[in-house]
Amino acid sequence: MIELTNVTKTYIQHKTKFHAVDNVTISVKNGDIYGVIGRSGAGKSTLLRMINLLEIPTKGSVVVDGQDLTQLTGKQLRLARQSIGMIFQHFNLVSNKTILDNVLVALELANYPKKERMERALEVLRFVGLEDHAAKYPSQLSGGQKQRVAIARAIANKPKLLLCDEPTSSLDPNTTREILSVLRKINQELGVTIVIVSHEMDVIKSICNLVTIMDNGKVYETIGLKPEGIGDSDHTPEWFLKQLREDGSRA
Ligand SMILES: Nc1ncnc2c1ncn2[C@@H]1O[C@H](COP(=O)(O)OP(=O)(O)OP(=O)(O)O)[C@@H](O)[C@H]1O
Repeated sequence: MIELTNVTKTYIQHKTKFHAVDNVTISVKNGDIYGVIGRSGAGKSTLLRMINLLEIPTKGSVVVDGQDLTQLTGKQLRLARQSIGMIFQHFNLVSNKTILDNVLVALELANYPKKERMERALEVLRFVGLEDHAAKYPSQLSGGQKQRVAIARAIANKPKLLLCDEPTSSLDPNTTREILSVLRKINQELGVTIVIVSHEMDVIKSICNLVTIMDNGKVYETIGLKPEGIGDSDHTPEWFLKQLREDGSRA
């Protein structure tokens, strides 16, 4: 599904060339949940953003579903991007629009058939468990709920691929598990291939079947994994108390 071949992204920093991503080759198959992990500055986000050409590679090719995105015209690229959704650490919702309108705008931009937009928007909000919040504004939601809106918006146009840039890094552990469950459901029930960048080991180990470790812009290693699973979400005070006691409270 995705073949990045000898991809390099070079920036000029302090008048010298700097390779944020340096000659990387990776291959993501249909149905994968593919993780990219590594220290801050390793080049993870830059690599991810080259998959939909949000960053244009300085060198190398980006083939998604048989199409080399680096060779497309602007119009062709806009079309190809319609089958690639993306979510971000800080959600990137439109603050002066309701939850429903955030999703409707995405459908409008994707030229989704006008008559079917409302039904589709409500369907994806239901899928992420937020249909009751459709009339609210982003500021009225928790971080986890905002990320679920962002996910609903990203999958509204039925993409084949979902790119996730540190999707749980602003969230607490329980909310992280909820978001990971939604991502896994999207992969399993909708057949969407997922690439997820994270510096959180637990996140990568819980849902990914293949992981690339990046360092200094290069691939250090790519390994197959058996996903460990997400574990239960628990928001009860009893759970917090138990965790604190296990971690060495004096009480
Ligand atoms: N637009 C840019 N101009 C110049 N340098 C950049 C630009 N974008 C990223 N970089 C540099 O490229 C390197 C890789 O950045 P990138 O954001 O891909 O790393 P990362 O692994 O995702 O890090 P983090 O986990 O902190 O987000 C960093 O050193 C960063 O400073």
